Amino acid sequence: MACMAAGAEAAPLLFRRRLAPSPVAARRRLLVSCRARRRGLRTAAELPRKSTSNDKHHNRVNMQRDEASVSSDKERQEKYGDENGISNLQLEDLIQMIQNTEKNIMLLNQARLQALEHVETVLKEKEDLQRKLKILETRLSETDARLKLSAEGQFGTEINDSLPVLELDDIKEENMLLKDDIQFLKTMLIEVAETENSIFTLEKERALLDASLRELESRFIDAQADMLKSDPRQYDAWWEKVENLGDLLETATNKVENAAMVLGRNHDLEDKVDKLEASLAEANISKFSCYFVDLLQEKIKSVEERFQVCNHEMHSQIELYENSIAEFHDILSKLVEETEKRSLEHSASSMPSELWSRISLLIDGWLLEKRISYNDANTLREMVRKRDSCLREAYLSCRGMKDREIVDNFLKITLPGTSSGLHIIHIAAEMAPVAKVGGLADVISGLGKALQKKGHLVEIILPKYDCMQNDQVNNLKVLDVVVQSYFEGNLFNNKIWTGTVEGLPVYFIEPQHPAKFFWRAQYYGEHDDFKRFAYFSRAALELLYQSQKKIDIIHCHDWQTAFVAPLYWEAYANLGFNSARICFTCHNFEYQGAAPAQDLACCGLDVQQLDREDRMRDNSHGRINVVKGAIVYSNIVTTVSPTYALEVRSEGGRGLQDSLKLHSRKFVGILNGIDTDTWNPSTDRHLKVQYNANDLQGKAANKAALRKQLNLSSTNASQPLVGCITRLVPQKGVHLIRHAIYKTAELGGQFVLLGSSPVPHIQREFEGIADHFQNNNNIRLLLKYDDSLSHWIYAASDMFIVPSMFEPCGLTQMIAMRYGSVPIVRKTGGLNDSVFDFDDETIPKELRNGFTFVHPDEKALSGAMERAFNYYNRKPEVWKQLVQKDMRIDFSWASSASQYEDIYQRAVARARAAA
Ligand SMILES: Nc1ncnc2c1ncn2[C@@H]1O[C@H](COP(=O)(O)OP(=O)(O)O)[C@@H](O)[C@H]1O
Repeated sequence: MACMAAGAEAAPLLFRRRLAPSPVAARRRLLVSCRARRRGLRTAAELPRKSTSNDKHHNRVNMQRDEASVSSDKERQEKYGDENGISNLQLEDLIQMIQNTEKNIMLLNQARLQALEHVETVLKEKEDLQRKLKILETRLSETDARLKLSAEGQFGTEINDSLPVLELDDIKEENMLLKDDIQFLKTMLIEVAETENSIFTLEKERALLDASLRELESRFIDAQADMLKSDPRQYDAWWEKVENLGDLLETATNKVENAAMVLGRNHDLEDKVDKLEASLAEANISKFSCYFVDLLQEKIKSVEERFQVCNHEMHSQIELYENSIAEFHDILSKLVEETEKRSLEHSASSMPSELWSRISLLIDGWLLEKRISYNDANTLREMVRKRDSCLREAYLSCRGMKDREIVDNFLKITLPGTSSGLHIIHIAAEMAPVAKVGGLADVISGLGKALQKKGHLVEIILPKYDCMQNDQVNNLKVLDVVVQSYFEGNLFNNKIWTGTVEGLPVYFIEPQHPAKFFWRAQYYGEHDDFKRFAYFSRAALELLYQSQKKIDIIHCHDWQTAFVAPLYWEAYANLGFNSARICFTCHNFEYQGAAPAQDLACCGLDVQQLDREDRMRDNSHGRINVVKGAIVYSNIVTTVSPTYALEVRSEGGRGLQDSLKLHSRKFVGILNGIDTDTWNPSTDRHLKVQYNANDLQGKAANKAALRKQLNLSSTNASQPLVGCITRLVPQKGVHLIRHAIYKTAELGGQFVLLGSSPVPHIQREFEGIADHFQNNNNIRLLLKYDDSLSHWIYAASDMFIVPSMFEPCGLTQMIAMRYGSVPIVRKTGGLNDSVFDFDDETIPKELRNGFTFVHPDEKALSGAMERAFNYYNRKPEVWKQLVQKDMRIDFSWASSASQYEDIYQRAVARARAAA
C-alpha cells in the first residue's frame, strides 16, 4: 500500500486521476480530489460544476499552470526546432505520452500485484471463515438435537441425569454466542461477497487497463519505429530530451503546487479580507448614516440656496412687474397728455388766431409787469408774427406750470441755439463699428448718439475705406452727385455715399484720385497718410460747403482731420461759409501729423502763412504740425480726460504744451463715455449668455464657454481669468503686459490677451510669447483684431489689465467694469479719472472700483495684481460686491455729452453775439 501511495504521489496528475478502481484507490482518489480542490484544480468527476467564489483563484492557478506549460513549450520549441519533418509539438506529446505510459504500466503492475495479494488473503480468510462456520453449524445441530430429545421426555431422565442444569445453561449461552458468531460471519460473508465484487470490478478494470496498455505499447513501438525511421541517430538525444522535459514538467508541477500553497494562503487572506470587508460594511453602515446626514444637510443647503435664488428671482420679477406697471402708467399719462396736447393743438390749428392772440396778450402782460425786457418781448412778438412752431410748443408745454416757469420757458426759446437743436458735424477717420481701429471709433458713435438723443442734428463724415465693414451700414447708397475738391493744384471728383450707422446719418467720401487714397486694405500706416487725410479733410469741407448747410458745430478729431480747422478759417470762411464753430478733440497727443512744411500746400493751405511759430510750425525744423494748427485755429479744443488735459500741459504734450498753455482758455478735458447700448452685457448678442449685475451666473457661463473655446483648463471654475484687449504699442506698456502674463501664471490665474501691433518688432515679440504658451492651458494670446471676441473676453474675465505708460482716456477699463471685470490699471490720464483704488482710504468708499499702481514698473504692477488676487481668492463676497458695484457705474455718454453740448452752445452763443 505504502509503495502504491508513493507511486501515485509521484505520478503525474493525469495518471493519478485515472488510477482509482480499488477502495484504497478510491480513498486515494478522494485524497487527490481534496488536494486538487485545495490547489484549485478540478478533478474529472467534478466537471462541469457551478462556479464558486474560489473559481477566480482556480483560474489564476490554471493560468499559471498554462503559463508554465506554455513557457516550457516555448523553451522546447526554441531548443528543439523542427529539423526532421515531425512537428516539435507532436514529438513532445508523443514523448510525454510514452513517459506517462511507462509510469502507468509500472504502477498498474504494482497495483495488479497488490490486488492479487489482497485477493489471495481475502480468499484465505474466506476459506477459514467457511470452515469455522461449518464446525459451528455442526455443533449447533448437535446441540439442537439434544435439546429436542430432552424436550420429548424419553430422554428427560437421561438428560437430567447425564446433563446437569448448569451445563444446559452453558449450552444456551454458547448457542446465543454461536448465533452472534453466525450473524457476524454472515456479515463477513457479505463483505467477502462485496470484496469479490470489487475484485471483479478490479479485474474488469485491469482488463481494460491491459487493453489500453497493449494499445499504448503498440503505439509506443510504432512511435519508436517512427522515431528511428525519421532519424535513428537522434533517438538517444530524444530520450535525453524526454528526460529533461520530465524534469521541466516536475518543476512546473512543483510551481503549480507552490502556487496552490500561495493560493491557499491567499484564500486565508481572502477570508480575512472577507471578514474585514464585513466589519467594514458594518462600519460603513454607520459611516453611511453620517454621510447621509451630510448629504441631507447639503441637500437642505442647496434647497435653501435654490429657494433664495427663486425668492430673489421672484422679487426681481415683482420688481420688473412693478417697473412695467410704472412704465405703463407713465405711457398712459404721456398718452393722456399727448391726447390733451393734440386736442389743444387741434383747437389751436382750428382756431389759430385765438391761440396766437392769447400768446400775444401774455407777452404784453409780462412786458407791462416788467417781467421780461423790451428786447425779449419784441423777439417773442416777432415769433408770434411768424407763427413759430417753437413758440407754439413752448405754450403747449406750459400746462400746469407756475407763472414764473412759463415766463422762463418762453425766454429760453429766445436764446440762440436752444429753440431747436444744434447742427453738429463730426469729421473723423474712424467710427464704430463700421471703421474701427481704437477708442476714437467708439467716441464718434457714442458721442454722436448721445448728442442725437439730446435733440441735436448730428451727422458724420468718414472716408470710404475699401476695408470698412459695409454690412454695418444701413441703406448704403451712392448719391447721384459729384463733389469736386482741390488737391495739389487740381480738382478731383469725389463719390458721395450715404447710409446710417448706429442710427446716425453718415457721409462716406470716395475720392476719384489716381492714388486711390482709401483703397489700401487698411486704415492707417500708409507712406502717404499725411496726404490721404489732408485730401479727405478738404473734401469733407467741400461737401459741407457745397451742400449749403447752416452748421453750428464742425467737430474734427485727431491729426487726420485737424486740417479742417485752418482750412475752414483760412479757405472757406472768406467764402461766406462761416456760421459754424470748430471744435477739435485730440484723442492722443502722441500722433500730431507733423510733416515737411511744403506738404501742407497739397490741400490748398498757404504754407507761408501757416509755417509760423504761432500757427502751424512744428518744433522740429522745417516741419509743420497739424495738431498745432487745430489748437490754434479751433474755437474749442478738447482732450479726452481731465487728467490727460493736465498732463499734456507739461511733458505729455509732446512739444505742444506751450501752444496748449497759450490757448488754455478754449482747452478742456472731458472724460469719454462708452456706448452703453453697444457695451451692455444684458443685451450683448456676442455673448453666449447675457447677464446683469443682479444675476452673475451668465458671467460664469461666458467664462466657461471662453475657456472651452480657447482650450484653457476648466478644472477650477473659480480660477481667476485676467483679460487684456489692446493695441500693442509702447503707450500701452507692452513690457508690463508681458510681465502681467507671467505674473498671472505665477499667481495661479489664467490670462487671455487680444491684441495686435502695427510695430513689427512688438508683433514678433508677442508671437514668440504666444508660441511659448500655445500648449499651456492657462495662457492664451490672440494676436488679431476681433470685435466679437473682445465682447466675450470682457464678459468672461474677472480682472482686466491696463498698465499703460500714458492713457489719454482709455475705454477698455470702463467697458471691463460694465461687464463685471475689475480693472488693474496704472494711474495715468483717463485711467486716473475712472479707476479708484479699492484700498485707498483717501477716496470715498463708494468710488473705489479697482486696483491701481503708479510707477511704470513690474514691481508696482505685481503689487496691484497680488492685492486683486488676494481679494478674489480670500474674500469672494467682497469681490462679488465689487463686481456688482463696477457693473452699476454709469459710464454712459450722458454726462460727457452734456459737457460737450454746453461748450458747443457757449461757442455758438459767442458767435451769434459777435454777429
Ligand atoms: N485686438 C482688438 N480686437 C478688438 N477690439 C479691440 C482690439 N484692440 C482694441 N480693441 C478695442 O479698441 C478700443 C480701445 O480703446 P482705447 O482703450 O481708448 O484705446 P486706444 O484708442 O488707444 O486703442 C476698445 O473698444 C477695445 O475693445
